[in-house]
Formats: sequence, C-alpha cells, structure tokens
Amino acid sequence: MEDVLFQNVSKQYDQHNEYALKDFTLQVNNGELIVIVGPSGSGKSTLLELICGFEDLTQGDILIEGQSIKDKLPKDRNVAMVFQNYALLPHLNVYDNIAFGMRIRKESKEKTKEKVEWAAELLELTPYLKVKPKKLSGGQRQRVALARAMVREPKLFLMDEPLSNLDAKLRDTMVQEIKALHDTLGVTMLYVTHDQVEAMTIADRIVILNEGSIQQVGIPKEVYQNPNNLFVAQFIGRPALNIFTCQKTTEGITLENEISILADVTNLYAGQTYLLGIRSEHIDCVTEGEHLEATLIKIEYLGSESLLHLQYKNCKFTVKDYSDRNFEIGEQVRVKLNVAKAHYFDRVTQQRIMED
Ligand SMILES: Nc1ncnc2c1ncn2[C@@H]1O[C@H](COP(=O)(O)OP(=O)(O)OP(=O)(O)O)[C@@H](O)[C@H]1O
Repeated sequence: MEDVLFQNVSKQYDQHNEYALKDFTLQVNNGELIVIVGPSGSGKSTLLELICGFEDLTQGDILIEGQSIKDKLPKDRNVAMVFQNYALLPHLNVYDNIAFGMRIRKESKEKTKEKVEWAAELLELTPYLKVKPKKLSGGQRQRVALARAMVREPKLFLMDEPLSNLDAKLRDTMVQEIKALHDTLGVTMLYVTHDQVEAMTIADRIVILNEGSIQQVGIPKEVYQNPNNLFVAQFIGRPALNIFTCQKTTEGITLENEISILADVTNLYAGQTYLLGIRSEHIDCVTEGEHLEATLIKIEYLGSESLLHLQYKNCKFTVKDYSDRNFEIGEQVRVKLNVAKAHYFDRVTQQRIMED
C-alpha cells in the first residue's frame, strides 16, 4: 500500500533562481526505507523542508495516507525528523530529552513514561536515562535523537544525514542499528545522505538526485548494475565507473581510437563515438589475449583485493585484482575487458543506450 505520495513537487526559492527541486514524483510504500542521495546542492534538504513544512511548495503536492499535507502546519503533519547535529537539549537528561515532545503535547505522565522506557529499551539507553547529553558518546546521542523521534509515533520518519558527525567505525554500526530499528518498527522512512555506500547498505530503494531532478529510482543492486545515465553510473559505486571513448566499427568496437575489441552491440550506429562504461571488477589482468596494455601508476591494497590504477594514453582507469600477484609501479599491465558487462552512453545526452 502506498503511504507517501510526492506529485510533481517543485521548489523555487526565488523566481530568478533555478528550481532547487523539479517535478519530484515518487510513491513510497508503507514501511519502506527510501534513501535520497545526491551531491551537495542537489535538493535533498529542500525536499525534507517541504515535507516538514519549513518551506512552502512552489508546485505539486505531498500526500500522506492519501491526505494532502501541504496546507498543514508543521506540528500537524505527523512527521518526525532526526538531524545530523542531534539537536538535544543540553540542560535536560536523556529521559527528559526523549520525553520533551510528548510533554509539549501534554501527553499523560503514564503514557510518556511508558513510551520513553519502551524507546530507551529498544535503543539500549535505559542505563543512561538520568545522564546529561554531554556525558554521552556521539552514537549514544544519536540514539537519544532517534528515541525522541520514535516516541512521537510518526507516520513518516525523516533522517537528515543522521550519521555524518560520527567516525567511520561507529557509522557502520549505527547504519546497521537504524536498519534493524526500521525493520522492528516497520515504519516508513526517508533517509538523506550524500554517502552512497551508506545509501547502498541501508536502502530498500535509492533515489538519486542531481540539480533538483530525480536521475533514477531503484533497489541498490539495480542502480549499481543498470544505471540510467552517466551521472548515476559515476555517483554510485566506488571506485567510480571507468569510462573509455569508443567507436562502433563494422568489426566491433574500437577503444580510444586504437584498440579493437569484439563486442556485439547492435544498437549503436557504425562510425559514431560513444562512451563505454565498465566497473573495475569487470576488467581482468591477463597474460594473453589482452585488450589493452596500460601503465600501472598506483596500487591500493584493500585486503581481499588490490585496486590497480592504470593509465592508457590519456585515459585513467581502475582494475580490481583478486590474485596475489605482485605488481610494480610503472609496469605494463595487460588487461581484458569483460565487454558483456559494459554499458554504453550517448556522448551528448549522457543517457545509457539501452541494450536489446
Ligand atoms: N533558503 C534558501 N534560499 C535560496 N536558495 C536555497 C535555499 N536553500 C537551498 N537553496 C538552494 O537550493 C538548491 C538545493 O539546496 P539543498 O540544500 O536542498 O541541497 P542539498 O542536496 O541538501 O545540499 P547539501 O548536501 O549540501 O546539504 C541549492 O542550489 C541551494 O543553493
């Protein structure tokens, strides 16, 4: 069942400015965890502000359970937001911070106590209820912020880069905790981040924004394996997708105007130039039958694999090597592209040319 519906939501802060958000249309299912990713300035915060009611829509509508919320006051929208800076009240202890919103809404003491203790238990905060926020770690403070949002029992949970103030290790743990919490509560969540790894880990579906427009919506695997355009292909996945220029010839594909590879790509036009995108795990180091011989300029050891940074003419690309072969900087490395895994993009529109 659909829970939240965005219908052509657009926002222009000033009529002389570009749209901060353009025609944002999305159906969010009940209990879904949607992650919104995009670079700085792509419209992520604008979207959250429109949902909360901190900003007015220029066009479009937002419906929660079939009801438009655009004319409702922020307090009546039944959404709870968790901010990156936690926004805890320093003079109140953990219990009072969690209970704060319930007290403002004049909920009974008994109900408040029951809900605070329920949230504290779920988030393992029970031993800290009497403690002030400054005595807590970053992860614990973030949990207090989550608990405060949970006790409101909102229809929609909004998370604005909730983990960006935590160190990498704690962030990994908290991502799993938020995912588990989401699964336990079964709530609908919109989670904003600019960290695409975090997005891939936690999302049921990812929405990729750029310059205010949706570039693609899909489950993590789908956007990684079948990006709609060059922006998505390069934004999702580390290392970024390798890009070669290529030409379709009568024999196959010529890479960088030099090397012919046998690729059976029927929907490209002969004589035209395209961009070929291929992931680093789809290029193999080989000893014979190579496509390219490139110079090794850098090696990153990642544990189970090495990331080789290679250069062929002006084109830099990366290859994941899973062997325990020893490489030396400056050495010529032979590689073969797994062309069946390549994607082709129009040079001008940067849209992916869909395979047959
Ligand atoms: N209050 C405002 N007044 C005018 N323009 C604004 C306002 N808030 C945001 N913008 C503009 O709207 C666009 C989208 O900004 P927004 O903050 O939504 O992006 P973002 O994806 O959240 O970026 P970041 O990751 O840096 O927080 C930007 O061009 C920004 O300059």
